[in-house]
Amino acid sequence: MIEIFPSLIIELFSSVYVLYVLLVFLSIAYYFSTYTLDKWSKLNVPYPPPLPLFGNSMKMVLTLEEPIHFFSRIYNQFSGEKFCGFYQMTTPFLMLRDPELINSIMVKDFSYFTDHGVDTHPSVNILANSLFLLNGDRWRTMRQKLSPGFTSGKLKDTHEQIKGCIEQLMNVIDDKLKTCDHFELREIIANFSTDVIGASAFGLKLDTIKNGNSDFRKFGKKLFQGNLKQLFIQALLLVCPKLVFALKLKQFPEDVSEFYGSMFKEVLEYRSRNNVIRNDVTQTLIQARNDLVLNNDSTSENKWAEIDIIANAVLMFVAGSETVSTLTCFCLYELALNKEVQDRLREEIVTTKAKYGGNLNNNFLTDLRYMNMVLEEASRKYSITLIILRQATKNYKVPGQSLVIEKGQKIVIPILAIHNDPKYYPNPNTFDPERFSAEEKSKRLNGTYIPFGDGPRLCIGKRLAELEMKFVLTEILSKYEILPCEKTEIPLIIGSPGNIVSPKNGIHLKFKPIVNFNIKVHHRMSKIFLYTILIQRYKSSSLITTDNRLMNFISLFYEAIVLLSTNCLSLDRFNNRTYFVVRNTCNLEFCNNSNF
Ligand code: HEM
Repeated sequence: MIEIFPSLIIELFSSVYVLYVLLVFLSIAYYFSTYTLDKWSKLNVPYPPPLPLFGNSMKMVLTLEEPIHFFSRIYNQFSGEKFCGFYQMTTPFLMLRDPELINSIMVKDFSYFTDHGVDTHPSVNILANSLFLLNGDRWRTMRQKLSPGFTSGKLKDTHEQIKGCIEQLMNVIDDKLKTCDHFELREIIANFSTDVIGASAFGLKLDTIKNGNSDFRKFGKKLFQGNLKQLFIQALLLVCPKLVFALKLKQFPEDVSEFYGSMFKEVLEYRSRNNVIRNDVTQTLIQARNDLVLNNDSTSENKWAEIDIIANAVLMFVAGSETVSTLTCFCLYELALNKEVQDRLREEIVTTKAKYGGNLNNNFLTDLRYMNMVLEEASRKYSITLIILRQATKNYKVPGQSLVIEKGQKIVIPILAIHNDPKYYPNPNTFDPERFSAEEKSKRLNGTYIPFGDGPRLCIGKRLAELEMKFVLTEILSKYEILPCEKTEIPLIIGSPGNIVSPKNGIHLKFKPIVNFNIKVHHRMSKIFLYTILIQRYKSSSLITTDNRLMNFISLFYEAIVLLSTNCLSLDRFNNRTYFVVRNTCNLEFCNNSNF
């Protein structure tokens, strides 16, 4: 008994000790996972009840809920409120719901909200010193340096490069159509826009479309896909960013950062070394490098390094490829499902092309008014970037409210949810470009349409994106009729990997080549005669012979009727003129815009 007693005491003591350590540990863990979670109740801001550590984002962090549903859920939960609070992990975010307040924060009172407020550091994120993530004066300096690369004058010089990539895209589509009349579009268009940004911004010929892939595309995909490790680091950044920086946990897969870093370093060095001067984004970056890195003798606070310029090259590349290709695909999807919109858009393209004698210049692009409406409606319905971020840089009293937004407060503007709110856009699921007619636009509240952001931080690549999309839609719609096929998902299931809104299972569409014949038809007999010739010319290589002309005429006339009844041939009227439209079938040889 005497011998057992001390060992019992020791055991008891040690288990009490363990219990004590455990209790202390749990209390500290509980404190750190909850100490921020009373912010919204203290400020009397409505919010969904949070869980320790996870806040309101547990399902999203565990990948059980897409970000797209997370932000819409919170937005819809507080209808009627001007703003609401929520917690992503332990970080409190203020969500803006009121268009007037959104407009004040993005435009009128921008000086209080100059930052995006994303916690990061160059040791963990190659993009940390890129324009998107820069704050305050450093952002302002870099924006001033990079903006000249995106003026309409500079963008004019990208037309030929974009057209070159479109030509390759058309070849790939034609090749695909030799084996099947439908295919998955997203991959092809993403390859295309990878080549466009490579060519137009960096003078690189990547040939992603031709070869079906390239390292630029491969790593680009990897960047937006993310994996469990990246998701964990993302969550940890919201709880304890300093730990992520101390442990140097990389936000993107290391091979991705290394690839882009070394590629763009090489491009910039090659251009500088060989004195290659072109009127493009790279030239702007080289100028920024000269001004900020090489010829800068300012204080260490204002010092810039080579890596900062590379960060911006990488940003331009990643921001300019995935966004544009995804929106183009959404647009083609809606055009396939809305035949009358597609026909009207094609009519505009044909007449505007004729007006400018086939010269697709800046004036041609500006005149595509209905195209603008279509693109605006697609940008509304599928707001590619899902949310916009801001951070308060000074205390800000919300006009007409008791709330003071404290310095450092992170803010979310849920653009997809606002663009799909029936209060601003009745029947939001309906694709209706008329919402963007001049009359409708003049009635719209500021802050309810912001697919590219607004104010001084407006997307720097907006014009380049619009230019590219207009060119590619012009070419595709001039040559093909886009239709849904058996594999087309209706309604489309969308997700938001890497916070980019995108179709979850790709977009499958049918492409029917079109041949336009600009012939004015005067009377019925010539109509019949022309039918026969057209069919004969485009169905097989044989032509009507002189011997059995009448026989041929009669048989072809019947054939024309068959083709008409199967919708292979039709008459369309544009600008009070009648045009034949022969829709090619798979066994017809495709002919490009023949003037018969
Ligand atoms: C459909 C295509 C695109 C969409 C929907 C889009 C959307 C956006 C949005 C919503 C922002 C945030 C604006 C804000 O905070 O107010 C942004 C910023 C930015 N975008 Fe785009 N973008 C697109 C294409 C491009 C392209 C082609 C480039 C460049 C080549 C680009 C480069 C940037 C950059 C650098 C920023 C950061 C600007 C800054 O913070 O000063 N984007 N974009």
